[in-house]
Amino acid sequence: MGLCTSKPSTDRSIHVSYPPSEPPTNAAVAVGDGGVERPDASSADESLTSDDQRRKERTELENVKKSPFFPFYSPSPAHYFFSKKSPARSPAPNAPTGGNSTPKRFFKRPFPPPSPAKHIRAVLARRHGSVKPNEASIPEGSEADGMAALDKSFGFSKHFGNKYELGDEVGRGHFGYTCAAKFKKGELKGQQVAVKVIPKVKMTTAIAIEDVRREVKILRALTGHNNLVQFYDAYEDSDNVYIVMELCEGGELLDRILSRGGKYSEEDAKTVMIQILNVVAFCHLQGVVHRDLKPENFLFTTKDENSQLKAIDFGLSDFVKPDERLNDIVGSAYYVAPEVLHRAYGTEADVWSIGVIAYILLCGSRPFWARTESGIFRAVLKADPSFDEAPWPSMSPEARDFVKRLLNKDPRKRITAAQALSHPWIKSSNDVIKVPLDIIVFKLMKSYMRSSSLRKAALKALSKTLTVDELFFLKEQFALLEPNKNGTISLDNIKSALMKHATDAMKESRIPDFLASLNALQYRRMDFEEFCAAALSVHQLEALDRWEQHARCAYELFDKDGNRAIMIEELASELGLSPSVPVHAVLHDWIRHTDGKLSFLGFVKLLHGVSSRTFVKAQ
Ligand SMILES: Nc1ncnc2c1ncn2[C@@H]1O[C@H](COP(=O)(O)OP(=O)(O)OP(=O)(O)O)[C@@H](O)[C@H]1O
Ligand SMILES: [Ca+2]
Ligand SMILES: [Ca+2]
Repeated sequence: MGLCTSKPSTDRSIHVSYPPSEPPTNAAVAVGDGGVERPDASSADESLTSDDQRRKERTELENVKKSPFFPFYSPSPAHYFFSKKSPARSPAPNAPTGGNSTPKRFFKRPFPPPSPAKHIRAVLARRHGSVKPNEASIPEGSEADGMAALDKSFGFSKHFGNKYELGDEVGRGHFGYTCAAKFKKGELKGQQVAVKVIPKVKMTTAIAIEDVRREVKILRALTGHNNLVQFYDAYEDSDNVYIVMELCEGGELLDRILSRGGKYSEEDAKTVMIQILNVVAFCHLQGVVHRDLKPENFLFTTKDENSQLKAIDFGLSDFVKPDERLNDIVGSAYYVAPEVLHRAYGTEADVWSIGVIAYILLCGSRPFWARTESGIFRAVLKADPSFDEAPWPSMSPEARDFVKRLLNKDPRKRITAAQALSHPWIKSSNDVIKVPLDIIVFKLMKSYMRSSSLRKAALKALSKTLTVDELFFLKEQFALLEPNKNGTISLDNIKSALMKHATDAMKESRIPDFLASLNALQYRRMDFEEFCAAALSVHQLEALDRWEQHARCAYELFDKDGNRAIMIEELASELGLSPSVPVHAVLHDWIRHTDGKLSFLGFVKLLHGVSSRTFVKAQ
């Protein structure tokens, strides 16, 4: 765990690639010096990505101008040397003089350095190339050489200069800088905007160009959420791409956390969390995963204490279909979810990052702390964050439960952003909370619709054991789907509820296609009782301390109502086991010897049945 008391000198994301033979899963802690500020803009690189072409291109790029270090990471003395020697970025017009626009600050190191592991240094060297200080400068002409082959035309409007007058730099990132700007003429003359300027000379790979194209596409598609920076337009000329958006004048969330000495009261943390969860739930419903959620990527609109928070920087975001898993290792080390490191993830990865932000907001420390990137990864994969040290014991049990449920290492057990908004800790806030529609409901309904009547009966029994808190989310979702309040929902209701919230992003992430899997609902309606059975997540319930109790209680209900004599072969097929598996030996325990009905073990297996079958099919 690392105490979060200061901010490194710049804010940006990096892309680190891992050869398939070297997933970071086995990463160990490497030696590091600690206590030094974040590397400067030209050398640091904090977001990660895989994918063959991407890997190749990025590795080449990284060898030339990136270091393996992440934000918040305390670089070794060698790296410090390296970053001081790094070439300065080309300054923005009107950039404040005196080097970096963000002052350098320092992190305290609360724990002794972890033990060195030489082989990890070797892995890092292989991954990033052995960068000597003087290799940090980009060789003259190297970018220009590669540029000839790359198509850097985006089809954006060409008249940025006619319309806007660039003002002072307000922020800086890995690929570009952000300036305030004003409309030159027309009705909006004098009105301020923010312009993220991305120099084309920095787009040295096809992937980098594609990232900019996608950033604009996503910003353009995701419109209409109060907690999302408003996009106005994108322009280009031969030198730059210009992303014009609303100007947020209140600074980054990270700065506010730091100015409060790292800690927020529970009530203040809730206000921040509600806004983050709302915008992320919105993105997820649209089929967009942000992939770089961290306090630097949330800005306040004004300097006011109660200012609205806006999500920015969709530079690493992507569209994800409801059933799809992404495999790029992308993100920022302290915030990266375990399944991202395992290269199979979806929108749940963003929720993990929100969990890290929540942990930092509430206690001022990072939940997964090490002095190297690989050490952080190992902590993310293996370590449980501490809730024993101050101030956690004095916090409400709901706050601890909330953070734990966001930081569940199993993405299937982790709650979603919309579910987090119905968590008792958030519900107890003074703010008014509207729980948004959650795509997980449709995913679970799809699995339910494909289940046998035996499994449906098991799920129904389980749904009867839900507590008031657990039912709250389902009630809210049902209400969103049931406009006529007649107690039942149809496929049309689901379609229109989705369309009501649709943006252009939904088409890209194929959410309408996904609805076809609920076609069975075309011929009938579903009441709330059945909806609870259909939309509950067995995995999420399993994560609860009281799961055993839930399951026992559900089994008793099922035994009374739905249990019946069952053949081992039937159970095998129910669970999607291939006939070639010697099922008798395995399944024997799952059938009650006295009457041939399902045993408790068999019942629990059955509850998971369809998901394991889908999993087997997907392999
Ligand atoms: N709309 C805005 N209003 C005010 N400042 C902004 C705005 N958008 C971005 N900034 C500032 O510019 C910084 C860099 O922007 P952004 O994070 O989008 O760039 P980036 O190059 O993608 O960065 P990274 O290196 O994190 O990937 C932000 O951290 C913020 O301080
Ligand atoms: Ca950023
Ligand atoms: Ca970015």
